[in-house]
Amino acid sequence: MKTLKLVDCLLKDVPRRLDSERPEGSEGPFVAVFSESVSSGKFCGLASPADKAAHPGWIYADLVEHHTTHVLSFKSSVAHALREMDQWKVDALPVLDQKGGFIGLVTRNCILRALLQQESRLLRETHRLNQEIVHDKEELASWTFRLSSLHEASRTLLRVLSHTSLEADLLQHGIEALTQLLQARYGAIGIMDGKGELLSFHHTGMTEQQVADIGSFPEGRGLLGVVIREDTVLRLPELSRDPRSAGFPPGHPVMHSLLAVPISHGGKVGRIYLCEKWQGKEFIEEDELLAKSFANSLSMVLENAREMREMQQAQQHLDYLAHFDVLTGLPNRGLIEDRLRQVLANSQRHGRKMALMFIDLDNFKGVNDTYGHAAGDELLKALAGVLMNALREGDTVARLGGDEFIILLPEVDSVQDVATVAEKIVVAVREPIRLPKSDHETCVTVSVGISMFPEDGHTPESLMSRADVAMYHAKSVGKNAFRFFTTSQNLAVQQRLRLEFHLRQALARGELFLEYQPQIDIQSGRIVGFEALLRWANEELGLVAPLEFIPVAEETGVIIPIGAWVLHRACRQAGEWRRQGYFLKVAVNVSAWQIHHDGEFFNTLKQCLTESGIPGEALELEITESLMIQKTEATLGLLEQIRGLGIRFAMDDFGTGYSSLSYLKQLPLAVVKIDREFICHIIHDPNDAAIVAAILAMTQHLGLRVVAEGVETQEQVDFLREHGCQEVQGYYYGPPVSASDFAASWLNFMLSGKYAAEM
Ligand SMILES: Nc1nc2c(ncn2[C@@H]2O[C@H](COP(=O)(O)O[C@H]3[C@@H](O)[C@H](n4cnc5c(=O)[nH]c(N)nc54)O[C@@H]3COP(=O)(O)O)[C@@H](O)[C@H]2O)c(=O)[nH]1
Repeated sequence: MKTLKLVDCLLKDVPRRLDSERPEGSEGPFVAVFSESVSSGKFCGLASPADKAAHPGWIYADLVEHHTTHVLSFKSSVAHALREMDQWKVDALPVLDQKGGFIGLVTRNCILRALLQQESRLLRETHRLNQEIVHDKEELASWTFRLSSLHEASRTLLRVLSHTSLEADLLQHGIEALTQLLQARYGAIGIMDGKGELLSFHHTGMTEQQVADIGSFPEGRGLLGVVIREDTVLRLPELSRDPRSAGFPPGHPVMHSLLAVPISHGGKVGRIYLCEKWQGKEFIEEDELLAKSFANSLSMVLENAREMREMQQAQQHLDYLAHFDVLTGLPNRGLIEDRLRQVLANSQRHGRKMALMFIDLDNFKGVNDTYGHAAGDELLKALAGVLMNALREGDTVARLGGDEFIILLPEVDSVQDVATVAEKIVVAVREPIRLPKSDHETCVTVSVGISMFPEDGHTPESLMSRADVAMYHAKSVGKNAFRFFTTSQNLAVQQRLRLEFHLRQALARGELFLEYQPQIDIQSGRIVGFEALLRWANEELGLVAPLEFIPVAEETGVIIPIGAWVLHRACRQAGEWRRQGYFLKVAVNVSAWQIHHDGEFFNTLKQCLTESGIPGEALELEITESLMIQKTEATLGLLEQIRGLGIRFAMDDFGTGYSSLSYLKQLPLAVVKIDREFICHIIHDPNDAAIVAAILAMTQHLGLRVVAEGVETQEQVDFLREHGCQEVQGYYYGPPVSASDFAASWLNFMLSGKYAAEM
């Protein structure tokens, strides 16, 4: 407010008179006196009421002349004027301009009034300013709060960004934060592609039902559809008055105020829209600014997320290219070498075998030349699939380049296992391969070279190069084959293949036969039964030991027909001898494979009993612990069913393997056969003697019968008899022999009553 000036305090309407005039009776308090003219004449002085009262007959010239008239300059301050009045002891003073012209009169009262007026103006102004300050303070507090909320919301977005690069999460968090920040009831973000197709729609405050009612975008209903489609800022105080608001579906949330701002997002367009500000308020310009600022933050965050995603994808793609073959999608040389190193380290640590196969297509060039490179590529892809299908989980197939592949078998038990896989691959590749894109069908073969750890090398390099050498060997013997690096391995595999080949025909060719070995009750010295043992005599291979051919029969599945044949044959023999009056039980070895995989096993047994006429009690099936590896409810159920026929089970080779006592409880066993490995040492090895004595004591308590196998000496017989063993089998009494020899040796004894025991 400006300072009070003298001119602001002038007394209005001071009468002006010529010096030649005479005052009239009741004329006003002070009179300004001029010579010549009252408007433009010279100011002569001020005539006061006291002057006029003291000299009633005087004219104005006399009145102003008889005392000094003090004057004030128009520049004087109010304070100066008051001081002058005090000094001259007057209540009024004229005010003159710089040329001495009369401007007006100033009195103490005038000054006082002017001062009072100014004070009251000042008070009013101060009050107004106070109110403004309070309002501004409130505004400031509100904006500080909203800015910190904006800041917090942006920070939340960044936090979300650090945990997820998922655009959907970011958009959802974004719209929730902004809706809260701008105190709106409903909020939504729609993102569209360049063609105006809505890519995503995130909302808050609305139910899914409401969203469904709104309908699909961008055609969507009402103003929301408009907002989503148009790239404009829209701020409406009363939505219902806007012509564009028509078309909201029934059930749409009530909306009055609306604020919509565009949001740019990686070349796509999007809209943020907020409706229904709290407490029926409208969105103000500052809300719009906040929304735009927030939209910018959100755009940046989304942009960041997109860049991060693209970088990750690029990185993943680079990683993929570094480790995988683009054509087939198989691991490449780098990755397989890495994996080979790991597998080798593992195999070394755990003392396990592993195998590496080097595979080369035999006639790839021909395919390329005949059908073109596109067909060649198709073939390589198809081949990758064939190889993968031939392998187990845990094995790795990789493409080295061209038509070369590598297969890594990290855990193998034997050369034979590896040969089986190699054979499977050679056979699988030989099948015609269809190339749909090139519309061809082609037949190819592969040559496979195999190196094994530890036999052929301890480093990835040595194993690779030896598998490579072996592969050339496979090529040199006519391709379409596999070869091991080591000759002995190749020989072993060839022998095995030869054995397998002949074994498959052994039954049909009548090369199989049984031998029988007696089982003796050593307490009474009488023969109680016999074990039927399978024999195979082949023209080319000679007499093949069961331990050699039975595992092959099991691996190839041939054990099922062979096992059935043994059962029929042994039971028939027992039946024949029974009919001749020799009531002996017959023990037959049964492979776990038969029990697990021969769906006809139970029926075969029933048939054998019926055909031979022997009771189930006369048949004993010798099983081994290996049966328990695949123990299932079904297996145990089958054993119980078999036991229901009267047939008994004997646990063969007891003492080897795990000899888990729990097996004795779980299986429906009647007999335990102590393995000959223990029996042969019982006289000289106190440990074996103790083990056998313990087995005998334990089985007696469990109510199981015991047969000691491989008894060869009188001392062994004595030891076993002393320790309560009931039955023995072994060369001491007699080796396995043909049926006729058995009859000649044993059945005659029975007739003489020496060894006979009736069942
Ligand atoms: N699944 C089938 N397995 C069968 C069948 N036939 C035999 N086998 C299994 O082959 C294993 C070896 O049998 P084999 O070579 O016949 O040996 C048996 C006897 O000859 C031998 N034996 C007997 N007495 C003595 C002896 O005093 N000393 C000694 N060194 N060997 C002796 O022991 C074998 C008896 O076998 P088992 O009682 O079954 O353990 C053999 O383990 C059979 O499992 C078949 O048809 N199916």
